[in-house]
Amino acid sequence: MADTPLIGIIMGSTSDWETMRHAADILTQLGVAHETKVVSAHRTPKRLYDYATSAAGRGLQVIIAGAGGAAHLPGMAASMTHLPVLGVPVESAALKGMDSLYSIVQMPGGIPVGTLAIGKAGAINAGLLAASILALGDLALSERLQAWRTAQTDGVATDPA
Ligand SMILES: Nc1c(C(=O)O)ncn1[C@@H]1O[C@H](COP(=O)(O)O)[C@@H](O)[C@H]1O
Repeated sequence: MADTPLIGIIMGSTSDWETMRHAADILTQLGVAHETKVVSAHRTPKRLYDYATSAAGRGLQVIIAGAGGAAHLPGMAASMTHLPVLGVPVESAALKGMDSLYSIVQMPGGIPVGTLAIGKAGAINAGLLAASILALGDLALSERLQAWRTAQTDGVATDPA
């Protein structure tokens, strides 16, 4: 996307992309400039430090962070930026994402991470929530978001089959 990114989507591994692409898809649908990066608190700590400490200065307004297993990425990102951080627990093979969820949601008071549902639904909702945060100060985006929600409502069938 050519515009300066307003939302950063980071994830612990390329293996998380299958989940996190749904956040990116939503933002693309809503016309919100965003970037996607692989950043790991465990495997690339300096990359995370550089990313989180430079995020606000680069113009990002919200960070979406997805990780699985011992998912320290969202919390560590939140510890190094005042931007809102939305955490997506990626579904792990061993524990079905319960490990990811507990790792992300139980932050100590003072460093919030807005934690979404495990997996695809969480990624979709992270994208929508990030857009709605931006829409507080962007009327055109607010109207696109409301249109998206109306279209979703209109697309719900009345009959099950
Ligand atoms: N939870 C984290 C962090 C982190 O929190 O920094 N870095 C990688 N990971 C996670 O490890 C899982 C397996 O990664 P691989 O598939 O690369 O082995 C991924 O879900 C990733 O988010």
